[in-house]
Amino acid sequence: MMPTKVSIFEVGARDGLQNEKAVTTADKLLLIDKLGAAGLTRIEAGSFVSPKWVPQMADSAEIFKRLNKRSGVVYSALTPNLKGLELALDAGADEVAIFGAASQSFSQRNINCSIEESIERFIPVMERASASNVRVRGYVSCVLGCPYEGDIAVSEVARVAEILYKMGCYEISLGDTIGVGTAKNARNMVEAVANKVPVDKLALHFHDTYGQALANILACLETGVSVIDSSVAGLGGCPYAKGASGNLATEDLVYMLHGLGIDTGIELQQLIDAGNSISRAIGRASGSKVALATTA
Ligand SMILES: CC(C)(COP(=O)([O-])OP(=O)([O-])OC[C@H]1O[C@@H](n2cnc3c(N)ncnc32)[C@H](O)[C@@H]1OP(=O)([O-])[O-])[C@@H](O)C(=O)NCCC(=O)NCCSC(=O)C[C@@](C)(O)CC(=O)[O-]
Repeated sequence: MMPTKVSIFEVGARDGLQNEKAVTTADKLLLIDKLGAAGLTRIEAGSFVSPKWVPQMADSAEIFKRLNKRSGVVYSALTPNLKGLELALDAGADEVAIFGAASQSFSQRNINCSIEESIERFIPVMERASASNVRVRGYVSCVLGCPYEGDIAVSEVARVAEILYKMGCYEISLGDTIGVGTAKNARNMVEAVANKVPVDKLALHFHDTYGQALANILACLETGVSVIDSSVAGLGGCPYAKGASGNLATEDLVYMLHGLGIDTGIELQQLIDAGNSISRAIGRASGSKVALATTA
């Protein structure tokens, strides 16, 4: 049954901007503020990863220290290891996320270790976050395909998702990192994972590289999932997945959900303004069809 309410987890300022060169800290802060003003209550604002690996996120501490914290909004950060977690806590992140993968090759290229080694690294992150009363989200990348290995077994996706959930992640976000999934296999994958992790603890994180993300989300909403990650203006991609385009644009997601009578708490026009403003700042057309249509 379709949910009546969907919680949108906005990843544009992190997943989106990690792939954009030369975005100023001021532009990032303005974007994050506009997203909060548009009604987003879950905003991923940066990541505490090696600046040698992802220089675009090197100003994350400054972002967290300077952002205009709105009441009722949770500002979160990616933290691949204990060092990242400590930096995130120090900068005042409300919530953090560990990120693993269902593909060994992607894990190696993205975080420089195997899936098993990543789980070992996550244990002290979970312990330290729990001691600080900070919630941890878990990502699984490559749930519908890997840029290096091709097809990924759904059993492997379910296995990694279950490990992260049992470690204490409050929610598991299932990433179609390269956007290759189609509606039927996306739904099958979510159903397989839901046998191991309660469906109300799952989120969808679908990149739109092949233009399938909205269709895939619609198919998966029928399984009962009610948390969706998206990126304003369709910003982004993953630096370790060549050719991956951005996540589904939040504007397009909100338009579809409102059309279905599903509540998001988001004011669409303000969201479009936020997306158009960052698109202007990075000198590109918005990746949202809804923004392009309404701004034409
Ligand atoms: C994970 C590491 C750090 C391992 O990298 P490593 O080289 O194996 O780590 P290390 O522990 O050997 O440390 C090497 C150097 O990095 C530093 N370092 C170590 N950790 C940190 C840290 N947390 N923050 C800042 N600096 C750090 C550390 O201090 C040291 O500095 P040096 O002594 O050489 O000057 C590295 O591989 C990395 O940063 N990878 C980047 C991963 C990334 O950000 N990928 C993009 C995000 S994931 C994604 O987009 C997918 C997702 C989530 O959206 C879902 C989907 O769509 O699928």
